[in-house]
Amino acid sequence: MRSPQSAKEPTTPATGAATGLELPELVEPEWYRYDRQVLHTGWARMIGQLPGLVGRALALAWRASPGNTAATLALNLAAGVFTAVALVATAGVLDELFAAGPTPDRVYAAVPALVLVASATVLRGALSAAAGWAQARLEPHVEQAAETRLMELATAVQVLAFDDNDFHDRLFRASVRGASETKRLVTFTVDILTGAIGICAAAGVLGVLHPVLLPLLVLTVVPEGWAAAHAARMRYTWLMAITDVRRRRAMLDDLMTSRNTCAEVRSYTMREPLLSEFAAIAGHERDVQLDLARRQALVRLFGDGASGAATALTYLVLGLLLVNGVMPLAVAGTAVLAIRTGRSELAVTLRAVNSTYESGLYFRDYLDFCEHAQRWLPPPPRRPAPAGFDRITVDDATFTYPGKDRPALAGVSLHLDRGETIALVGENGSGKTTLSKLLAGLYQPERGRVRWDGTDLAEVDTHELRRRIAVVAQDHTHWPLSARRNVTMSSPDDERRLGDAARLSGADEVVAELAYGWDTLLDRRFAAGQELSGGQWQRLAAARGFYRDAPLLICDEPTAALDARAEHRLFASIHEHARRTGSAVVLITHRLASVRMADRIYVLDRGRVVAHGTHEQLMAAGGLYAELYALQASAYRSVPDTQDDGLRSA
Ligand SMILES: Nc1ncnc2c1ncn2[C@@H]1O[C@H](COP(=O)(O)OP(=O)(O)OP(=O)(O)O)[C@@H](O)[C@H]1O
Repeated sequence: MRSPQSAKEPTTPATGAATGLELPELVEPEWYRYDRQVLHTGWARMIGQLPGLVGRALALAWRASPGNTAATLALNLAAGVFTAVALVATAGVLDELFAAGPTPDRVYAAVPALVLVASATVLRGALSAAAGWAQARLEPHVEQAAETRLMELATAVQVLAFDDNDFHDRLFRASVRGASETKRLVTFTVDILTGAIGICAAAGVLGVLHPVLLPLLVLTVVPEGWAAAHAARMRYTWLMAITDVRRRRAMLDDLMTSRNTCAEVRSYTMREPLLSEFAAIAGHERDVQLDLARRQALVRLFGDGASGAATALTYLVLGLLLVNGVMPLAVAGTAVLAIRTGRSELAVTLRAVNSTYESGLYFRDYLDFCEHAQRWLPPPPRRPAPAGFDRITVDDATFTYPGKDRPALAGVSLHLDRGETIALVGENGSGKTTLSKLLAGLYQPERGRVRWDGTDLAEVDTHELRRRIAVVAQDHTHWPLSARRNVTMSSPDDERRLGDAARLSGADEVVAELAYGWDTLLDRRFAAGQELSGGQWQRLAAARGFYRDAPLLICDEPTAALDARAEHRLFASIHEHARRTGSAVVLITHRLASVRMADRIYVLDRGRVVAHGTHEQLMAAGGLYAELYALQASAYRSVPDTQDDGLRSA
């Protein structure tokens, strides 16, 4: 188990000894990197990076909500000014109270200054409350702006970006904490600014009262600030050490409470070992927390002691100044107030600096992702997408996935005419799905071209193009939407088309069984939601393809989960759909009996088209296709042969 090292931090308990559930070392999560960085970064470096971070956070806040940003800053500034006014007025009150003369006269003389103190205090309170309100209004704006930007980019980048590990990693980091940290960063930034205004107010007042008081303020706050920061860092280290234990516990939680595992937990009597393991880990976490509480108490004791000693020293110096007549009593009284104000503002500021630095690391991830994602955006289109085609041509296309040495497709050429059905066949990993994604405009070949008549798809508006292509994907999505929306998707509702698509795909039988028909929500997380079987989902996915009514329909393994009757019906429907609508169909399947009807069959092997022709031509040629077909056919023939033998012997 890895965790940020400190000599006394707790380790993960030796798990699995009694239960046999030996959980190996966990993969180090991304955020550990930053947590460790925070722990080992000195104050000087943190403060050095502050201006840049504060500037970027304020720029983001300004873009998200200029009104609330301006209000937050202005109201905090005004509250700081009234803090200074109250302090100066207090000096006036004390001045009058400690002046010579009868007590009633001195009190009367102090009244105007007292009124000023009271007014400044009320105003400062009101302004602080208003500033808090403006800040509370600003935070959701910032959070929304950051998250919306992230989603906009994640949905706009090319599909290929999701095959790139580096992009994935950046997106993960930005979405897990990056976007949410922006709100916290803005809050901490405002805390720093507010604290700085408070410190300036206290320091200004002290400077005016007596020049020796400024160093006294520093003397008072430095030990306390150091102690506060040290205590916070200790807490942080210990929380990090517990994090690993918590992750293990969360894994066990999930195993014991998830719907996916509930059957096997019972079938394989895993309850006892899981509970024992849970008890061991939870017990360790409890002990660590108790130890943390004890150490925190010690640190606080030390912090409070250091603060008390520093304050005592300050008062001693103040006393000496008084005794020696260097400072009048009234000034000393005000100085005590100003020192207290300055000290609490400084403690807040130090904590905010620490938190700003930490949030800033995640915020930088967010900014990095936003910048990096720009490289994955599709290039601006040079022409509109064609409405249809007479012929689709793939010319010598080569395509390599990011990070791969070998191309998934190498020099592939084919053509497909309007109203035709072609089939792509080949063994696992031969490149069929990749080729279908090139045809769907989801990937661009790195060499070669895909054209609709004379138009190169690399130049067209891909968003527009995709409206003209229907894809029944191998790994189709189970959308947490109604059955209707699972078929119509982003197209407008059309009952006639929905009925046709459902009939062709067999989805009509699925919907007939649903409690609310087409309006049934297909996700058990909703109160009235229902779940479908794999084959039922596949029928809906096929209906989705038919409903789109596009000139090109791509079906990638559309029957893998279907029963024999539904499979037969779907293949017949695909041909009927092509005949009726004039759409071109690209069919990918391992069920070779179903591709006999195709106008042309392309056989792929390791990213190359090794043969093409009709079923009869390919069988006559005797290559890979004939071999695979014969293998499948023999599997079907063996049963009747045996039965025949049995009948014969009887
Ligand atoms: N997202 C990806 N990133 C990297 N390599 C990939 C990715 N998807 C597929 N590949 C690789 O590209 C090659 C072609 O894969 P593809 O999915 O196109 O094959 P296929 O013929 O559709 O296979 P199957 O019949 O198993 O569905 C394989 O070597 C595969 O490992």
